[in-house]
Amino acid sequence: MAASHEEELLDYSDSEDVAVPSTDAKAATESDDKKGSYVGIHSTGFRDFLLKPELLRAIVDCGFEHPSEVQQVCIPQSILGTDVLCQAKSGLGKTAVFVLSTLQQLDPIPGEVAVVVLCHTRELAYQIKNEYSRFSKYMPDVKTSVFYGGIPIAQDIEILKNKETCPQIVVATPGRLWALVREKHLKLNALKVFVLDECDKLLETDMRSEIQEIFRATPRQKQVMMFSATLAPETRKICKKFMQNPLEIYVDDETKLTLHGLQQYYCKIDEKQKNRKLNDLLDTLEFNQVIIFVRSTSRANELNKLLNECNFPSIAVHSGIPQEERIARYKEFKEFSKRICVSTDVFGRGIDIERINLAINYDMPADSASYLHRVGRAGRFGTKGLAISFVSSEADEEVLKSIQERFEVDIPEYPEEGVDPSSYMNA
Ligand SMILES: Nc1ncnc2c1ncn2[C@@H]1O[C@H](COP(=O)(O)OP(=O)(O)OP(=O)(O)O)[C@@H](O)[C@H]1O
Repeated sequence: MAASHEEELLDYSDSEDVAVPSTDAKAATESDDKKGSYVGIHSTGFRDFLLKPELLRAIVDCGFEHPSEVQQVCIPQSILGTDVLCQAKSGLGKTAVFVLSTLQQLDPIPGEVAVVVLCHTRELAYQIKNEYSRFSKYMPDVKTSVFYGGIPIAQDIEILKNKETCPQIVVATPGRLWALVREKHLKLNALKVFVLDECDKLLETDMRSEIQEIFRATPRQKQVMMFSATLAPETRKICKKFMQNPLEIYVDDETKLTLHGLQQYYCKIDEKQKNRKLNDLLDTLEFNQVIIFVRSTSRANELNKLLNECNFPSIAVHSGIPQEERIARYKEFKEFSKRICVSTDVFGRGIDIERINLAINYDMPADSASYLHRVGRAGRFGTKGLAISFVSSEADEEVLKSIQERFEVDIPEYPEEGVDPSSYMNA
């Protein structure tokens, strides 16, 4: 029990990324990113990967018709057990790469944890667990559990100590997983695959030391896979220290990481004008769901309160909210019960909400990597979207400049007359 104490205090999800430009070559060619447009370009189907029939059935049920480019390139390699370091644009299906390839390779043994997936926020862990549930629906012997801080560790220990409930696949955040491993509630001596999603975020922050400790508790012989949309050269070096002769797959090079279907603008505005501008935008723009990013938990609370007072029913998500409530709000937003979400960087990466087609940076992010991940919450899987960033200080202008340089993208000022909804609304 003592083990849980320290990690309960840790929540990295409101902190920022560190961005460093990268120049590595890409492993595959560009594709047209429109949803469903993979047919003409790639002849490969999921069947060609020779996956287990029960996996193929689940893939059909999930409505996946054709593998995306990152899936085409990575799945055939990953299912052979090769270590994989993969960078590919936001929203184009990196999750299914490791979910499908780990399920394909898994031979479930009761009481033995064979796969560990680590990610940086609790909501992302929860989301990935649900992806495992979707894809393993015809694999009755496969059990997946999710472990993260902010809830009593006793319930995780209970699941692990019973052979009937002990999962073969564990999705977790590093603090809670390390607590479980350190106190010997979770044994990793039979581990076959170790996955880091959003690996740059995991390895560039304090979470790295916990990941190293967890890694030391695993057998030498295992597959390691790491994924992110942003992988600076320095980070790649760190990632490779955990791997043996990894296959490095950079589907999109640095300058091509922005999403084709996403229109991006900025508004030059005083801090004091932000609320009025936001109000106007929410009034005039058409959107399915919108995510509004702010820089701190207190600003998230204040803005959320204000929006509700102005008859914009929104929810706020940040690390200051009790964990169960956080997951409840994630579900509410994902299930479309709420259309407006104010968030810190807790939802800045990985979170996949299909109907978000508008992302607003009420506060500009601290760096270009954070920007790329944040705006990638809109326009997922080749759909259209709109991103608007409020620029109110010299520091914001610097960040805007660095984004345009790093990703070779022109971000114009938001036009006074607004933008044509057909350019960012999906038909
Ligand atoms: N082959 C496919 N066909 C149809 N939809 C897909 C396919 N692959 C993935 N998707 C869907 O695309 C969405 C985005 O996928 P995912 O969340 O894995 O992206 P990602 O690459 O991990 O993005 P990020 O870098 O933002 O975390 C999900 O809703 C997923 O279900």
